[in-house]
Amino acid sequence: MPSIFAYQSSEVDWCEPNFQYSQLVAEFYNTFSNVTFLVFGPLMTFLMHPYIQKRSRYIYVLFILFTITGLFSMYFHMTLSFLGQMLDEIAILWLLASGYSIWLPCCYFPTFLGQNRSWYISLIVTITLVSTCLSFLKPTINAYALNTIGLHIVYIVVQEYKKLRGSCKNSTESCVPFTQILPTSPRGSILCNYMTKNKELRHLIEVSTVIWALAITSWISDRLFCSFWQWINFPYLHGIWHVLISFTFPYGMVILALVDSTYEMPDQTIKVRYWPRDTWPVGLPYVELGDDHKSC
Ligand SMILES: CCCCCCCC/C=C\CCCCCCCC(=O)N[C@@H](CO)[C@H](O)/C=C/CCCCCCCCCCCCC
Ligand SMILES: [Ca+2]
Ligand SMILES: [Zn+2]
Repeated sequence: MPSIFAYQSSEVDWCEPNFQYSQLVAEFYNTFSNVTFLVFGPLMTFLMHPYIQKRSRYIYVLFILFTITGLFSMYFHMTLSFLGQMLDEIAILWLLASGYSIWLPCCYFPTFLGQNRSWYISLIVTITLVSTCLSFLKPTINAYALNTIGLHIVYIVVQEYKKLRGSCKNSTESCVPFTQILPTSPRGSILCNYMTKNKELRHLIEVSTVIWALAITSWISDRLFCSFWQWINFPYLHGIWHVLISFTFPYGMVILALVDSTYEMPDQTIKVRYWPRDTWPVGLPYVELGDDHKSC
């Protein structure tokens, strides 16, 4: 039985041919396409620093785990080792678990927990510990299980999008739709902030859902139709997945921060900005705290 450190000791191998450019790097493009994780993680930490200081320092954990995931993914594609595979998948699992713990609005909690976030976090930690142990039983299904969790995140985001679209209708739902939490204060500027925020939020959700759909299509295509991609001499779809899925992270963080601010920071003005320039057609979204009750 090969060592868990040994090159190609993982049962998983991606479509890109191995050792094409170097004896040290098994999958060259799949390894170096993770560089976006190493850039976006620290950059987002810097850009969102004032927001994180105000909201919760636990959010730093998410950005650190995101960067670590990129490092482990690089190690995995460089070696295709069993250790690399497990580190990559377990880091993703804990990244998603931290995201759920911090961001999931209370209305999505299982009913038996009520609205108690401490109980909910204990449940998430327990499930994640058990899943970490289970992931060693059948490692080939881990990535599919992680993508199923990804599908659930998209489901939540789509639910929030529907609430934004249905903002004119009255609702009797126990989970109050985002745009129905209209301010009771007479200050028109707050209403103005809500409307600007909702428009931004809809745009972010639309863009991120398209990016995620392209990413998951690339991931599945690489897994299922490898012979076709090799036949047309383009076995690089998994590298494209890395770049696209790393873009969903800043989008996901900003979407969840905006949704969360309605519940947790209702009086705080939050602005969506894009790095490097708001005016450029492509950019990384982040949130900036504005002056409270500032008009738009
Ligand atoms: C309310 C919950 C909030 C949770 C927020 C968390 C947001 C996380 C966003 C992105 C994380 C991306 C991590 C990707 C790691 C890629 C490493 C990799 O490629 N590993 C592969 C092997 O090299 C492995 O096969 C991949 C496994 C599947 C990973 C599944 C990740 C799901 C990401 C879901 C993102 C949803 C965004 C929704 C936006 C509308
Ligand atoms: Ca390969
Ligand atoms: Zn990968």
